[in-house]
Amino acid sequence: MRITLIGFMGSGKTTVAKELSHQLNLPQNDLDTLIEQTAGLTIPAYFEQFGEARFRQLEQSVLTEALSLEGILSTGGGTPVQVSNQGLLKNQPGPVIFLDASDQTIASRLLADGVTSRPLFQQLGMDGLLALKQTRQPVYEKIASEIITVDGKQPADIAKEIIHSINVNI
Ligand SMILES: Nc1ncnc2c1ncn2[C@@H]1O[C@H](COP(=O)(O)OP(=O)(O)OP(=O)(O)O)[C@@H](O)[C@H]1O
Ligand SMILES: O=C(O)C1=C[C@@H](O)[C@@H](O)[C@H](O)C1
Ligand SMILES: [Mg+2]
Repeated sequence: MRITLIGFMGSGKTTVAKELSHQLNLPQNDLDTLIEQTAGLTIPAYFEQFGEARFRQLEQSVLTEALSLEGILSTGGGTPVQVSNQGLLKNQPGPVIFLDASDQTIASRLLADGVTSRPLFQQLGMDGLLALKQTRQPVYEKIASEIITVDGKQPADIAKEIIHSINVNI
């Protein structure tokens, strides 16, 4: 089986995917990590060298391959924005879980992580990022088969809630 996690930067996709992988004993793949392995560059370095448009092309081709892998797939925050990716995500049989976080949760987590790992945070600043979050919200909601709010919850509890919501037997 495959469970795909979507949501804004800092909503906890990578963190919760690790928990789900542990609790379900399934492999975990992270799209950003797969992109970095394919490119041989970190995502900030890729943005710096090739720009966002090229990043989105690479993201789409790596997503296409990743959707044939079994297990838990954490996507990048912008993965569902391209219309072609929306089709890829919707036309695969597994559940697509939207991790929905408030602006306050995202802001405090991204500030704690720092700007260096997220090029769009570097480019847009916090106000710009939260404006981007607002424009993406309907896209995440449209693509999701389940919506899980994450504010104030521990990753292990979020993973349990996801497992319960999709009726997986463990
Ligand atoms: N439920 C949680 N409670 C507290 N902190 C969390 C939780 N989930 C994630 N975090 C922390 O928030 C930060 C962002 O988490 P993570 O990298 O998993 O987000 P992401 O959705 O994968 O972001 P991106 O789209 O940039 O890849 C990390 O520092 C992580 O440790
Ligand atoms: O929200 C976004 O557009 C991004 C999120 C990250 O996961 C990375 O995929 C990259 O930094 C772009
Ligand atoms: Mg991530």
